[in-house]
Amino acid sequence: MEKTLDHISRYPALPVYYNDDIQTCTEVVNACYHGGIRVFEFVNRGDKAPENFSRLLAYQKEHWPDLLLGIGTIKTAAMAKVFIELGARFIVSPVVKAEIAEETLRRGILWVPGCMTPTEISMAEDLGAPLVKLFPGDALGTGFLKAIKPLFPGMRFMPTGGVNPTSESIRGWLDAGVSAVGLGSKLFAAPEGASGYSWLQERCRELMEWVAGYNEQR
Ligand SMILES: O=C[C@H](O)COP(=O)(O)O
Repeated sequence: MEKTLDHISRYPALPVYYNDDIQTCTEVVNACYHGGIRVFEFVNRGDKAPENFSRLLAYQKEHWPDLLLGIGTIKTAAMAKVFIELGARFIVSPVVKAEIAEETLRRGILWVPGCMTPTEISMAEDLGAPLVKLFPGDALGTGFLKAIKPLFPGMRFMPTGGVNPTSESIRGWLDAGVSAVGLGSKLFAAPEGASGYSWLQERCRELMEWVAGYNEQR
């Protein structure tokens, strides 16, 4: 689990994505990977999620060898079990739930529960989560993080939900002390008239080059 946490800290921009269509999923992950993304959260938000996740994992072995592929929107232990058995490297939940903590942590899989209050963060900490998803990140903001961070000196944070994929926005979060940010709809908003995913690869490339420079200066 330490290795997973280290990899996330080294590549702290995580795309968060779902599509029913496996061809689209593959093209999207591929564009992100070639743009420098090395951690990707596919989300359990449709009937095709297990099948598509499994196909992405099969493709990953050959084409994206150093990509850490995890699954989000896991609300029950049973769901966590399904995706861990398929090969998920980490599990993200919108909620804090003991049964998911038990299922993931006993198998040595990183569990990242969603929290929006100090009470929830404290519950997640008691259940053994080393990293929490601050959700919705954009609504809570860096001011919230700065206020609550001293209460949880051992905890790592990953704001997700409405987070802007610009270097200014991510600098604000990293300077405030987060381990990573989750990037959903704003990362995937295509420019007008775009076709294919070269714009996404370029957006990720700019972002990850900026992140590498930021990491070097730390
Ligand atoms: O749980 C994660 C969200 O779906 C990602 O949120 P977003 O699309 O607002 O960035």
